[in-house]
Amino acid sequence: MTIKRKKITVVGAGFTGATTAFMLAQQELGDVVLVDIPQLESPTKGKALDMMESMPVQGADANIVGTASYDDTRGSDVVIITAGIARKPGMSRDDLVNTNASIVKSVCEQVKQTSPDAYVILLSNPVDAMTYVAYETLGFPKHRVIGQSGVLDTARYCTFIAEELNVSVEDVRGFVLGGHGDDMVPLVRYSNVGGIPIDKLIARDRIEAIVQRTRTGGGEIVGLLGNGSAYYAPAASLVQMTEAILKDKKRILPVIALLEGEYGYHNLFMGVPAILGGGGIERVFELELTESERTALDKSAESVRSVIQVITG
Ligand SMILES: NC(=O)c1ccc[n+]([C@@H]2O[C@H](COP(=O)([O-])OP(=O)(O)OC[C@H]3O[C@@H](n4cnc5c(N)ncnc54)[C@H](O)[C@@H]3O)[C@@H](O)[C@H]2O)c1
Ligand SMILES: O=C(O)C[C@H](O)C(=O)O
Repeated sequence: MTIKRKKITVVGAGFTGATTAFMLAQQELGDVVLVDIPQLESPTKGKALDMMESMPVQGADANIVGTASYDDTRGSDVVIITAGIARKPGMSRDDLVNTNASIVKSVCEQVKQTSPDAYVILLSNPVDAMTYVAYETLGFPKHRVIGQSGVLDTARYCTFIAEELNVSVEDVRGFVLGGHGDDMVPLVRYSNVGGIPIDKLIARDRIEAIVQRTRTGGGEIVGLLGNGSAYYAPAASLVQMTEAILKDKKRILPVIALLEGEYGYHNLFMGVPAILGGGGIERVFELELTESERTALDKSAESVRSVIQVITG
């Protein structure tokens, strides 16, 4: 019996795409095809070859190909879309909507033809709206079209909690609901450190500061970098989601999913906790919310809807 390696395509060979491709290969999750526009074909090939040449040093077996042709991506198991422009200081993610909607649409038209059975993970911003654009363009079932925001937002939230208490990040649990914007909803009530609720360990005003820093975590990095946005933590988040699918791990992760009645929302892509496994989004968990959590989630949902309206008119 021949065991074939999984094939993972990463569209967009910029900061997030290249970092993701490298991490996927390091973890031997499959062979990686890195795609960018024809004008950048040579540097894309160069990045892929450079990564490949690090594999003997790292002791990892994975092919990495750089290309501008979707022929090379044919039959991918997972396609990760990072193509698009990133924001600069002073911009919001929503300012990217028109440019990135047309890029994501054109990418998905290719993916639909070349990898009709793939699980597709969206990163391009504003990511809730871009996941909607991808779903509409691909025509794939909803469990195969997944947006990345919550793994990253939760990672930031957990980083700040661990820092506050000077404890291992491994013992911090929590998650962030809602859209990937400044009104996302870190759920304090469902957050704990080694099983101890965080409000037993951290003063109210400090928790509020952590929640606020999480909400603006992307902007904090944009401000520090000066020209571009975060890529290490976003890439790590994409890799965790890809691993959950390819290894059928059935991880419970916050992902952007199509909501059709869950949490009372219809026809809306937004971040919710779900089981991510070999069947993609296998189940969305609906949590009971307090009145203030519900108000915050409604506000976040409204922001996502207003961005989608810019595209749909
Ligand atoms: N959802 C999240 O949590 C999250 C996190 C980080 C970044 N992002 C978003 O991801 C996107 C990429 O960020 P980045 O830092 O990698 O940007 P980047 O500018 O470094 O890379 C983007 C790449 O996409 C390529 N591209 C543009 N049009 C393309 C097309 N039609 N086909 C193939 N490739 C194309 C560009 O040539 C470029 O190489 C941005 O929109 C950013 O806001 C989202
Ligand atoms: O903030 C951005 O523009 C990029 C990304 O969405 C992030 O949260 O880091």
